[in-house]
Amino acid sequence: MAFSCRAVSSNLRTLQNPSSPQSSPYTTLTSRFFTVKHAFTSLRSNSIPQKFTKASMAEIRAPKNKGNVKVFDTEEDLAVSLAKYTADLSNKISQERDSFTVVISGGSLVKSLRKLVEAPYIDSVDWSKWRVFWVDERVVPKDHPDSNYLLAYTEFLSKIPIPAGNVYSINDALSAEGAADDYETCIKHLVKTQIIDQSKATGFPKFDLMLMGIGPDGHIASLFPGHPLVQEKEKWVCSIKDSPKPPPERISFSLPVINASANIALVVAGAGKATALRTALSDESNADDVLPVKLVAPEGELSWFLDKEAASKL
Ligand SMILES: O=C1O[C@H](COP(=O)(O)O)[C@@H](O)[C@H](O)[C@H]1O
Repeated sequence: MAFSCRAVSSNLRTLQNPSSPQSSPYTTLTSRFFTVKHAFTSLRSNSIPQKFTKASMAEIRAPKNKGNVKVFDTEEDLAVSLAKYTADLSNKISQERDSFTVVISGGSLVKSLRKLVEAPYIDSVDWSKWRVFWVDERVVPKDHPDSNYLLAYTEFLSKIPIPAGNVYSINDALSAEGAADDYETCIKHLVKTQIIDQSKATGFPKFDLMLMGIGPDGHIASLFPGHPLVQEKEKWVCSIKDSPKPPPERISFSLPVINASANIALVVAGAGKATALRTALSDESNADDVLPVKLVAPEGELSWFLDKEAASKL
């Protein structure tokens, strides 16, 4: 079987590195949609038991099937908690299986992974088990500033001792259609060889963890509101040539692949995402123009990591 998506070893070796908001107590959190389950005051309060001082966080009960929603006082607190969540899952799955399959998006998510490459996780995580994939990629050379691979390499992959052959980037020498087909072939091979799990319910690849951001318009991966790609039911990896957000040519996992996941973490920070987040987490539905992020419903667990600006309209 001919495919080329694993050809990243040389890139990993040769790529060059390119070149807090004020906190407020969460006891004041009000929400039209949620019940606050736990509310902790600021990190700086001496009266808080130490076990809660790692991150200032409110856990709120989301509507049915919307998963577990955590709201953090700051993006820094969010990053601390995201690192622990990811490392805990990595440790659990690495003990059970030979591989821990992790899918990442591009964008702001990547910076929110920064605590994972620091102590204690840099030493405690078994990075040799990690297999890294992209939920979407821009069809540009790997050293192009728009490349999701370049961003991940610069901020994350270059800082962890992951075997180069466990990083599955797209073949940037191909067209968008060619790169999508190639990536799908690669993933099919990894499912066949049991490196990636497979959903018994749907037959789609079942990744252990997808770490994704969302766009201010409610897009996830390269699935944009109103675009026909959101309706894809058969393909595992699709191509798009008219992305409303530049660059126009991209590849993306389809929604059924995203929703076959064992765990999805949606990471959302900043006031610019507050409106999309409100729509995503509300029970209201507008059948004509459903936001892609609202369609995220994994077979496994869904977790939301929000900062208070992103959660400001909930
Ligand atoms: O274009 C993209 O945008 C989304 C969101 O990016 P963000 O910077 O607003 O967080 C990202 O998740 C996706 O991977 C990327 O290709």
